[in-house]
Amino acid sequence: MTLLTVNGLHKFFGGVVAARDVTFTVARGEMLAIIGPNGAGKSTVFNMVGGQLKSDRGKVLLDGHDITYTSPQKRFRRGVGRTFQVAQTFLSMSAAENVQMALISCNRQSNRLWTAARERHRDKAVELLSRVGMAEAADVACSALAYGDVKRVELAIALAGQPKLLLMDEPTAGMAPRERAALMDLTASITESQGIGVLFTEHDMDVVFGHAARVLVLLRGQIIAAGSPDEVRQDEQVKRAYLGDARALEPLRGMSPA
Ligand SMILES: Nc1ncnc2c1ncn2[C@@H]1O[C@H](COP(=O)(O)OP(=O)(O)OP(=O)(O)O)[C@@H](O)[C@H]1O
Repeated sequence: MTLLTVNGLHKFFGGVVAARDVTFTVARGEMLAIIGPNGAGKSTVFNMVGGQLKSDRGKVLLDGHDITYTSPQKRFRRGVGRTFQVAQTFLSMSAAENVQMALISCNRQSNRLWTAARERHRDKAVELLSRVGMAEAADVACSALAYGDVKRVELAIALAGQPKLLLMDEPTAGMAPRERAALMDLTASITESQGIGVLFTEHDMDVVFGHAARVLVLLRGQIIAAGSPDEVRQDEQVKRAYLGDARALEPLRGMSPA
């Protein structure tokens, strides 16, 4: 069932066409990767879906509702969650406190009363942390956690907003290869079981071909291919787009694509 519909998005920066007639859908529980060489338009499309960037033309629909002109805050409240390339946690606060802050914010409660609110949403926060395998680190400051664990906490923070659609900007950037696969496996199992659609950008082709159900390839602002990881990897236009970096499309030995 379609969750996100992106229809004919255009974005121009002066003479540069950053996105041209970009059209695609994301279904509930589906993980869709957007890839493309540097400057292809990935961030532009991503930010137009998140609402950080206004499109010059086209429409974005979430669950059938037109959100093209909706602010990022309102999109968030309608169910568009987001994680960032660099984890956005408060390092001096514990994992649980970070998730509690997100829950307080999602419930539109003031965090001026933070001292008094230390116990607010505590149980829910620990439950969210347990979903990402981090319940035992609930009281550990994020500054003391390994980076892969901070990314798990960030996933719990994103889930606190009860997203329908999760936008993940280079989710595994800065992580070791084994941690990357673990984070993406975790993301896939949670989002699939909860029917959350995921749209992610990623430079690591093992992550893309190992975890995306479908892949969208951008080149100079246009979609040049879309399909299963295997279909996209075999596409001649895609191979040409990555020419000079052809091995970027090869899976690591021993890793099978989804
Ligand atoms: N704010 C801006 N002002 C002017 N040009 C921009 C702006 N943002 C992006 N561009 C241009 O639009 C095109 C697409 O950029 P975009 O950042 O979306 O690509 P990308 O695929 O995310 O690249 P990368 O992989 O390097 O992050 C590029 O030519 C870029 O220089």
